[in-house]
Amino acid sequence: LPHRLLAMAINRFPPHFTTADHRDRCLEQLRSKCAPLEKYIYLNGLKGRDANLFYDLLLGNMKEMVPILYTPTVGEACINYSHIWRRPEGLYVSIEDKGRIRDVLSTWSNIPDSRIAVVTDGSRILGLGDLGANGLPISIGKLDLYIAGAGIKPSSTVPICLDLGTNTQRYLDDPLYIGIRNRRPGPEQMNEFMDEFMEAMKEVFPNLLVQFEDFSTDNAFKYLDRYRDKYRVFNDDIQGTGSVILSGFINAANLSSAASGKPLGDHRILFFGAGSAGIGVAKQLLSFFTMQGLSPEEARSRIWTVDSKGLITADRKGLQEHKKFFARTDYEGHALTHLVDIINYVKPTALLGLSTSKNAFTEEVVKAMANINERPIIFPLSNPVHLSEVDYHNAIEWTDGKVIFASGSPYFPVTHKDVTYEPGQGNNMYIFPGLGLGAILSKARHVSDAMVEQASIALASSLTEEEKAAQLIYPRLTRIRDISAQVAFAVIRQAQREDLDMNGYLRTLPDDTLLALVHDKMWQPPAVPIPRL
Ligand SMILES: NC(=O)C1=CN([C@@H]2O[C@H](COP(=O)(O)OP(=O)(O)OC[C@H]3O[C@@H](n4cnc5c(N)ncnc54)[C@H](O)[C@@H]3O)[C@@H](O)[C@H]2O)C=CC1
Ligand SMILES: CC(=O)C(=O)O
Ligand SMILES: [Mg+2]
Repeated sequence: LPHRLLAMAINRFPPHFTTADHRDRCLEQLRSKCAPLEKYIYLNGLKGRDANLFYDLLLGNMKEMVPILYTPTVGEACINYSHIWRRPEGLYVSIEDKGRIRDVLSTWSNIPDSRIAVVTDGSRILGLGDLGANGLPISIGKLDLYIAGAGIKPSSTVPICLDLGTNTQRYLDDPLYIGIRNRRPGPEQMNEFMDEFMEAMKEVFPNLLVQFEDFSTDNAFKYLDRYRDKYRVFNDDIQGTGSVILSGFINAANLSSAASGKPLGDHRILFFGAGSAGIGVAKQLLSFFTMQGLSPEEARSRIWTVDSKGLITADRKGLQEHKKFFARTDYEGHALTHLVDIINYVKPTALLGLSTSKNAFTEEVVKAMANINERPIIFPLSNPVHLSEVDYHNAIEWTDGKVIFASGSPYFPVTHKDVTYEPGQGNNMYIFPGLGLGAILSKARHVSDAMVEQASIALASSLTEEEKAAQLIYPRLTRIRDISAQVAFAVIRQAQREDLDMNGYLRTLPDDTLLALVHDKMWQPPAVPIPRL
């Protein structure tokens, strides 16, 4: 029974109670709270009391509620989770469960219904570092977007936090910390744990798609490689982010080239930050250049990467494995460490930040980009918003409104010299709900690179005429279900082309019928009648 009806058995509803009034009442209560974290706690409580009403409100108020349930506020919720914790939600699997992980997973309440798990080990939550067992809200937030954005049934979602310990001393010292009080294990012990976990997941949840989220960079690459051909799994930070930024970049490059008259194949991209997200996006952007007819080697030559030590060159000693692919072999001279010097050397058309380095795109940096480009592409993609490489109003002011902008976390529109500019949000939330839905409906055995790429192209093509006229590079969030349906459709067709699908029925459907079916499959919060005794 819904909570509301259970409560009825003891306490009667007031004489004048309507669902419509109650929706307004909940919005009023939400809006009466000033601090974003208080709003998060309120919404979390509402979800516990009446999940259908919670999702109904979310669907009707995406622009207002997504920044609370997801970035930036979910970051604050994670940091403080041990202190704001109210009730069990999601599934913790701890290193102490090693040897009996199957039994732990079997305690989940909705096994036959389960379709999508978001799994984090809490080791790199957004740009906030190792939050240990406090990382669970990121899995919950991502799954709320699956539910609202792609119409996955709430009972089909499984939020998981792997508690392997934490290296963050303040949590180990915190008496209220909800995780185990160990430092993280070495690679061998973690591999054994992950192998047992993934095998147990397949046994207990045979129909599940696993989304890896916010693993620290080395482990993000390692476990994607280790499991992608064995299980139905993808990594959101590497593949989801790559896909969403390819999409935004396609639209941004078209706007920029229209202003400069330069061919699309002439773009040059500078990545500031070379972790799982930076390198994941850089690899995905190779296909932007190959789509323009460049060879894979020419495509690679259009991308430069920078980390905390400066421009990444192949001659640097002790270079981490994931940085080698884009390390430059054509730079000779002293190490370039200053971003403005790097910009003046590379002459990029686009500067993408995935560095967690707040305000790294200073006025000097932004103006250097504006000096060499009619319309510079600047994407500060680090989350949450307080780690953004540049704030929107500064990017607009310093480029006199010329910038083509997308950020990882949301910004409000900005008015400059009487013109109002709308920012884009380059966040994987535009991709993973539709990618997951497509993989689930097609019963894809694996999530292939081509499925990820098709998701990206579908998103890039989803702009309406009105959105194009407003020079947006991502569609408006209020259309997320429509967009997720288009993304899912493209993913299903690609799974079929690669013979990865196990749902042969979808192959028989013409395009418009398949798209309609995807829409039909989306869950809607049911209206629960108010009992009158
Ligand atoms: N917009 C989106 O959809 C997504 C955004 N992100 C964000 O990307 C950021 C990075 O994530 P990861 O790659 O996983 O982290 P990471 O910690 O593995 O990588 C950070 C990179 O930035 C570099 N860096 C750090 N400080 C720097 C500085 N001062 N100057 C130059 N480089 C510096 C580091 O050397 C490293 O290469 C996070 O804030 C995360 O929230 C991640 C996934 C999706
Ligand atoms: C958006 C996201 O996945 C991140 O910042 O890690
Ligand atoms: Mg992430």
